[in-house]
Amino acid sequence: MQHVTERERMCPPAALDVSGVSHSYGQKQALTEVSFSITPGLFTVLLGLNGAGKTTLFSLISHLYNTRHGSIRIFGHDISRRSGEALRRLGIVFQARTLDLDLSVYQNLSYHASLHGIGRRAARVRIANLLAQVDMTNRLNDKARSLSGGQMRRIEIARALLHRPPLLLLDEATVGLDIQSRAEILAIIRGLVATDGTSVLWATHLIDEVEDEDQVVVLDRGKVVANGRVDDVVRSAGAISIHQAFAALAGLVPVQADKGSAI
Ligand SMILES: Nc1ncnc2c1ncn2[C@@H]1O[C@H](COP(=O)(O)OP(=O)(O)OP(=O)(O)O)[C@@H](O)[C@H]1O
Repeated sequence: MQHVTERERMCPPAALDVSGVSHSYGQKQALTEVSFSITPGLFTVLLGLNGAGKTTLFSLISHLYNTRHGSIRIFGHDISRRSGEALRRLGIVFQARTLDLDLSVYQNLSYHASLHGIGRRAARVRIANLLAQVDMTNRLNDKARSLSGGQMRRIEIARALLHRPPLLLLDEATVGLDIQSRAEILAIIRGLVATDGTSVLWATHLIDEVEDEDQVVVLDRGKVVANGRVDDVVRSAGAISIHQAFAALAGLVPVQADKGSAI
């Protein structure tokens, strides 16, 4: 059982705390002193254009890369010093597709469950529940290869939730999907926040995926240029909408809001 200190009871840790994180690839500085934190149980959008540093940040949070500069904590557990405790609380859906195409949906999920030490019977129940949650029950025995892009994403989301992580990260989860699949995936994830209290960090460059009540962290060329509730970010940028605020923060000419979609 997890020991909870008096201090933690009084002041629960952030779901994710990123503090002073920098990262470079040789001479290329990808992230510079990135700091922000995510309040448990909220939907937070990490908004940034291509190349802003979203995937690099996700690679550091998931401990794919070592954090050499700064610190990252997941529910108070430092990813470098207590990586097991930290990663147990993290589910992640990467931008690149990661299902084994030659395995069935069930095989993809049960293999991942065993990596997390979930027994076969418990895994079977959990897989059935999660497939119902992402509306994919009828594809249990189908090869991953036979699924559409949106259906593969649903399976990747189910897989990321198998070990019941309280924090879920998704990197450009709707890229390449049609408008209906995008909306459905977003609705599934927003539903997790509303019903299960899951904390979500949703990385995207698509401004129309942001809703008024969301928290937003705007990343531009490796730096956090805005962070807070949507209305606070809009106000502090001197803008009238999040479209306009993002365009100003990223140094772009805004697109017309009624044309929707990406900047
Ligand atoms: N392996 C690498 N080697 C060198 N530079 C890299 C590498 N990976 C990323 N970069 C650079 O680091 C910066 C941040 O890239 P990153 O992929 O993190 O951004 P992103 O916001 O995820 O963009 P996208 O949405 O296009 O994936 C970019 O300038 C990119 O060219």
